[in-house]
Order: sequence, then C-alpha cells, then structure tokens
Amino acid sequence: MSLPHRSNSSYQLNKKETLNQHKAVLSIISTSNSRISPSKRRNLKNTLNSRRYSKLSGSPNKVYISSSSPAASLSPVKRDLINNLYNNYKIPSRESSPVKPPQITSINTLGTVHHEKSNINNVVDTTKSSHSLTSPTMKIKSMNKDDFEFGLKLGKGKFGKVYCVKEKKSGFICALKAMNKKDIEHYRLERQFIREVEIQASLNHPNIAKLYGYFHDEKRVYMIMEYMPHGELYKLLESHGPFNDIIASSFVYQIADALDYLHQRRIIHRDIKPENILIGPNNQIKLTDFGWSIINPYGTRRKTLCGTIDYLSPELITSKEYDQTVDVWALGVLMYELLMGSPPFEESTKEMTYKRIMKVDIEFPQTMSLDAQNLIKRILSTDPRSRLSLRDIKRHPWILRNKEFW
Ligand SMILES: Nc1ncnc2c1ncn2[C@@H]1O[C@H](COP(=O)(O)OP(=O)(O)OP(=O)(O)O)[C@@H](O)[C@H]1O
Repeated sequence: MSLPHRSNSSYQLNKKETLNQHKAVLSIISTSNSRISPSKRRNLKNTLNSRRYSKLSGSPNKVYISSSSPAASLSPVKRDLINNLYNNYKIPSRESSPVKPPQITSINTLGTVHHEKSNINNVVDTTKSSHSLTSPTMKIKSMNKDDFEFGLKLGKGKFGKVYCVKEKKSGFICALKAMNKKDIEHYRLERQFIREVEIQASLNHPNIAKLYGYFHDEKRVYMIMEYMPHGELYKLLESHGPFNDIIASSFVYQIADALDYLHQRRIIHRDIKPENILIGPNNQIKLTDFGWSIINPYGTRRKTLCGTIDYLSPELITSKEYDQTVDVWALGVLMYELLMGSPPFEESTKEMTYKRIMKVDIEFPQTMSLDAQNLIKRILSTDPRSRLSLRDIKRHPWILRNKEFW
C-alpha cells in the first residue's frame, strides 16, 4: 500500500481527501509492519544504516560528550530490520492488558542521580547477591531471565538486543533489553546507564515509554520496558512518510506534551529524533531512549555536547551553554522531517550541516502549508530565548486546525 506523498497532502486538499489519507495512515499505523516485503525491508535497512551514520564517518549516530570518550570510537552497529512482529504471542495492548506489570523496581527520587563514582556493580551487581540488589538509588526485587518467556527479537541497539517477552507468572507482555555488562563497563557508560534507568523509570506520561525496572545476572543487565508493537517512528517515516499535516501535527503535539512534562521536571532529553520515538496502539507515540537525558535541577545552563548532528541546535554546535530549549529546537527539526521526509539541514558532510544550522538555512517547498512554515520558523530561532514555548507550540494554529481530524 503506498501512501500519498507529502506534496499531495496539505491544506490544498479538500476535507474528504484529507480524511481518507488520514484513515489510510491510521490503518497502516494500527497494523503491524508485516505488510512490508522482505526486499523493501532490506532497502530500508540499507537506507537506515547509510543515512544516519554517513556524516559521522563511522561513528555512531550520536555526538559523544568529548573526543576522549571511549564511546566515540565505537564502530557502527547494524540495526535490525523492522522486526517488531510478534507472532508468538497474542499481545494485548497495555491499556487493555488484564494483568499488571511485574513489580520489579522501586526507584526513589531523582535527586540522587549524580553519583561521584559510578560503578556498574553498585547498580547492577552482583553475582553475590543477585536476589537482593540494592543501590543508593534503587531497590530491586528478585527476578531473573527465567521469569520470562522470550518471543521475537524486536531489534538491536549498540549495546544490546531487545526482545518481546512475557512474564510467566502474570502473563504481562513487555519489551526486554539485554545488555552486556562488559560493554557498558568497557565504554564507561555506567553513569549514563544509571541516569537512563533512574530518569525513565520515574516518569509517568502517556507519551513516554514506561521503564518498569531492571535486573541483572552475571553477564547482563536487563531493562524491562513497555512494549511498543509498531516499532520506531523513524522506520515508519522511511516506509510510509512523509506524513500529511494531520498525522504530523498529531505526532508533534504528542512529543511537545511529553517534553513539556519533562521540562517541568527539569529534565532535558537531549536526543529527540524519530529513532527515539516508538509507535504504540491507536496512533499513540512515545518518547524513549533517555541515555542522553539529564536533570538540570536549578535550570542552569549546560555545556556538554550530545545529540544527533541533524538535530543539534546552534548553541550546541558552538559549545555555548544551553538549557531545555535544545529539545524545542529538535522538535522543530522533527516537525520538518515528518512533513518533508528528511531533516531541514541535511548535507553530505557534518561541516556543511553545521553551517546550515548556524544560518538557519531552511528551504520551504510551496507545498508546505503556511501555518506549518510559520511554526517551524518560530521554533527554529537561533536565539534560544526567542523559540516558541512548548505551551505555545501546542496551541499554534497549525496544531489547532488539524486537531479536529486526529
Ligand atoms: N519498548 C520497545 N518496544 C518495541 N520495540 C522496541 C522497544 N525498545 C526498543 N525496541 C526496538 O529495538 C530496537 C533497538 O532498541 P535499542 O534501544 O536497543 O537501540 P537503539 O535505540 O536503536 O540504539 P541505541 O543503542 O543507540 O540506544 C529499536 O530500534 C526498536 O525497533
């Protein structure tokens, strides 16, 4: 099934056409990716691997904190295909699931995130007491991988594989990410891991993927997450994008709402992009991957460079201090990518992309509605203080006019 191209899909369309498009996309989103042929999947995989990694000459799709970071030398890891089909189980949506998620962790307040010395064994230890793990920040009840029935592999990240699993006792379906402790230690990502777990597990918002907790054994750490049956927004964008205004505005609104929630808690996500957004039932999308997120308790400005090149804001590129408005900038880039199929400053080299970001050199095709152009321009302002607030984004005319069709 082919979806209409973006150029067919703006306000020029009459309501009926627009609604039909909307329904087509909804039906695609609400069915599994099994419609995509294997050859198309292979192409998707190639595109996926080449596009995001090309500009970084072999490094992964994130800009790491400093060139001395060991993670900076990681070679790219091939991502798995759209492999989120879950034939093994009839999976109820989380909302309709008759069973409750397993009680795995209880995590305390966010204030204790910054450990002076992070040691993976403080957190994910230990062979000695694997059933009574406690750390300064979290407690974990007894649990191990035998408590789960493993379904299909959903994907593979740089540090581990993600599976669809069913907790045997409760029948609860979730996603389980297994990571080698050695890799985490080797790349000295203990702190990042701790931060990711602590932040994500403390959040409760309909557009943020839930992290129920984690456990570990001798070799691996396992994160137990809300299962998102339709995979990454990035893959949907590759296969069925770009989206029309109705779909794009619904996605932008949902992410704006999630960011509003995070920023009110002084959390900056710092890596907003379609790869870090998962699609659930009923067209709902959820932000995930809090590996780069940070709590900024006093709202102070920070200097650590992180994120993905196409989504970096001018202040990040120039290593200036920054605050939560870097996420707002990234939302503007995301909006453009949803509507156009590629990010606004995409170029063949990192330097060229940086140049265009610094000049806010955006091309708007005539087919893009004026409302959409206006919103993007007001978000992508070089001066972080002039960027539209998340609240104003949520009530911008582009959102409000499309909202009635969601
Ligand atoms: N909660 C989930 N529900 C369904 N699928 C998921 C879930 N989490 C991850 N996946 C799938 O597993 C793949 C790997 O996820 P993972 O978080 O390990 O890596 P990543 O985000 O691609 O990369 P990174 O290693 O940079 O975090 C994703 O691309 C996604 O398709």
